[in-house]
Amino acid sequence: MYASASKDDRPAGKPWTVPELAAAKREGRKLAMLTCYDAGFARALDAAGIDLVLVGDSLGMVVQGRDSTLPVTVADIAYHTACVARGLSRALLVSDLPFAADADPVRALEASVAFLQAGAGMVKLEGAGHKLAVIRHLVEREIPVCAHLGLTPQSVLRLGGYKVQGRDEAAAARLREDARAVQAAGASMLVLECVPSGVAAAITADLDIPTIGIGAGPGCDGQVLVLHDMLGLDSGHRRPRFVKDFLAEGGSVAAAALAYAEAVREGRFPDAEHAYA
Ligand SMILES: Nc1nc(=O)c2c([nH]1)NC[C@@H]1CN(c3ccc(C(=O)N[C@@H](CCC(=O)O)C(=O)O)cc3)CN21
Ligand SMILES: CC(C)C(=O)C(=O)O
Ligand SMILES: [Mg+2]
Repeated sequence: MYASASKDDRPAGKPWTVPELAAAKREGRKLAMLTCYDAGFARALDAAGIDLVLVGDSLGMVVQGRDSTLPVTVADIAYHTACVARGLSRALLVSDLPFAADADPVRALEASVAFLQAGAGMVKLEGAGHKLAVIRHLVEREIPVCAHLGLTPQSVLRLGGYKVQGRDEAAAARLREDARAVQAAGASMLVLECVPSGVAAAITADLDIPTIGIGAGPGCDGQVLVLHDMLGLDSGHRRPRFVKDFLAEGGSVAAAALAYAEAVREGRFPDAEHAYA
């Protein structure tokens, strides 16, 4: 075991629980989340005091080298979830339901059970609409769910690219309604991706569940970044505005994770340079 490098007073090895997430929001404690795909990095992030670790379907792009997240399978996420789980003692592990695995409640339940049995504590799925019934189906069967709204990368073919969502008033109002709806359906947390800071702050104020932003400004209850992005690795794609290289200032993976966690907790990341107006 690494000695805990966390500056908070949470005992090393005491894992986060789902009810503690809403308590953190009520108490104004910001949540630091990073994606992770293997046990070695999981140990480093856990020791640095990262609160939430996501086995994201972004692994299709940063690990598998594909052009989108669409080819990622349930077996891929289950494999990486098992790898990451072995490296964690404190962080809450969230696993992405990949493209179409959440298309109906039965498939979604089957995949979610596999992820929880591999060590996840929560599953994440993109969208509202017909996904609200999927969220209810999972939550009624004791599976904690994180929702994901705004830029939903599994919608890339319909959207025609990775673009900021909720920019005009009508779209912002729809996003706010969807956010209320996923909370009402039973979601325990909500990722907001690529939405103007003001819209994300309004949604955060509307909800009792924590919001986790990526390109959604400083007004969210927590932040998430793709691990490779915060370590300054060139993805071979255009670098989104919200990405910051924490390895450059940290000097090591452990120091980068700690610098990220502290910047999120102290409200220094993201600043205006890493957000959309
Ligand atoms: N390495 C990596 N990091 C990510 O954050 C990420 C992935 N991969 N793969 C899946 C999606 C794709 N993501 C992206 C990709 C590009 C932009 C981007 O370039 N956005 C423009 C916004 C343009 C606009 O609408 O104004 C930008 O300038 O930031 C945003 C999110 C986020 N996700
Ligand atoms: C960037 C986060 C929110 C994600 O869904 C992923 O990594 O797949
Ligand atoms: Mg994802």
